[in-house]
Formats: sequence, C-alpha cells, structure tokens
Amino acid sequence: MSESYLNYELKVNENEVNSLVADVKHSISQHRTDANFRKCLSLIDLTSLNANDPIGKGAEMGAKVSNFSSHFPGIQNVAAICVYPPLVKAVRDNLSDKAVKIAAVGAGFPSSQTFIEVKELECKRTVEAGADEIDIVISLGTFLSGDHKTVYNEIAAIKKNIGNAHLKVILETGALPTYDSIRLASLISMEAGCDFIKTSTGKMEPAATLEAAAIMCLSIKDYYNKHKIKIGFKPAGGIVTPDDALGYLLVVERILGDEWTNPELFRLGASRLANNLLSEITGKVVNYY
Ligand SMILES: O=C[C@H](O)COP(=O)(O)O
Repeated sequence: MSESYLNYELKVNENEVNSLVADVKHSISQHRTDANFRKCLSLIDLTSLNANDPIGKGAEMGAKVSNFSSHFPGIQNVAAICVYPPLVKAVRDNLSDKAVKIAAVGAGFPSSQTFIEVKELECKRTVEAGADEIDIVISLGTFLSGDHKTVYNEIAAIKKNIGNAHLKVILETGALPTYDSIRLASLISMEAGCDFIKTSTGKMEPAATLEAAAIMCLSIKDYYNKHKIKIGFKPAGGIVTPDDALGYLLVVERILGDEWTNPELFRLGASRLANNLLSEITGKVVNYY
C-alpha cells in the first residue's frame, strides 16, 4: 500500500472551517439568483434509492430526463440519474439524452458490510449493465477500527475492477467522529484512486453538512496541489431546498474556485431538490421529477 497520504498535514484547522461555513451561511441570501439556481439544477445527480423502487422506476426516470427539454426548453438538464444496480438497465434503455450520466450505488451500499469479492462483482456487473459511475461507501467499521490499509486496498481494487467508469467514494461523514477523521478518509479515498469523494448515503443522520463539505474540499485542494489531479466533490443526503444547494455551491466556489463548479467535478446528490429548483426557476410550483 502507498502510504503517501500520510505526507499531508492531517490536522484540520477547525477555526478556518467554522469561519468559512459561518460566512457561507451568512451570504446564501445574496446568491439567490436565477443563474445559480440553474447551475445547481445542472449539477444534480437525480436520485432514487428506495428499497421498494421497482425496475419501472428506472424506466420512468430515464424517460423523464429524456423528455425534460420539451417540458423545460432553455433549462439545462440534471447531470446524472442515480439508482440501485437492478434499475440501471431500465434507465439505460430509456435514456436518450446521452449527456446525462447513469450512476449507481454499489459495494453493499449503504452499509458496505459485505465481502470485497461481493463488492467487486456487484460493481463490475453494474457497469456491464450500463452504469457510467459507481458510488460506494468506505468500510466504515474498518476505518474506525484504524485499519486504513484495508479501506485503501478495497477502494483501489474496486476502481481497478470497473474499467473506465468513474468511482465516487462516500465517506458517510455523519459516522466520522472528528474533522480530522473526515480529512483522513478523504485523503485515503483520493490516494486510492477515486474520481469523486461524496459526503453521505442519505440513509444516516447527520447527512451532508457544510462543515464536512469544507473539510473535503480543502482536502481535494491539497490533493490537487500535490498531484495536479482534480478530484470531484459530491455532497448528498438531506439537500432539499434551493438554499441548501447554494450553500454547497458557495463552499466549492470559495475553496476550489469556479473551475470546479461543473458536472465533471461537482454534483449535488439529491432525491428531493430538482422540483424545488425548477419551481424557483420557472416561478410556479413544479412536480416534474
Ligand atoms: O446519494 C444520494 C442520497 O441518497 C440522496 O439523499 P436524499 O434522499 O436525502 O436526497
């Protein structure tokens, strides 16, 4: 295992994080613009991760995303659809907008409590079914017990196993007890070769927070300064209102800059946000997604 992630400052400057978050919260109201709401919509991973989602839900999501531009001309569509693995094929079969990616959760989502062989097989099969991106959760119990090597090795093995598909690694920051542990999990995930780091599964409280976002973005910045490789950021879980979305947009803009605020490098994982943004943009109540 490469131990190169240890060559970073591992201690988080808590005052820096807390004051940045306080400042962002204070300034959200000044950024409630049509352009920002449209940008947030275009960054969404439109998500449905219910245990009772039928295959037909995947078909419905694919069709709705494909028909979006005829209902909302001039508005940029969401970035991706995110579902459980069995729905991927139905999304693929019904998605005609090729600019929209298909993401699926994998590797024993949301607990990650299964064997590495099972995780690898699930991710591989999901890519074969048509997924462009796989969202996995770190082995939380393993991480918290201090076995960072196994966490790193699992991420590296899964990345190797999914070919050209992008790998998003969920830290489940609500289960991580300190700012420093969020930073360490971020650095391990990036050093292991992931393409994005993601805050939360949406299945645990607390889900995404602006503090976790700031710590993760500062870690992405440090990783970039070291390797000149841009890793993406995806807050997810509990992002519901346009103001919630703006908070994350502002954190990314302030720490990583405008060059990160595009779908290649920034996503908002959300099951309930899209209609609220569409309502702001159109000025009427929208119940499309
Ligand atoms: O990965 C995305 C999350 O599961 C979405 O969480 P949410 O349902 O709270 O928006």
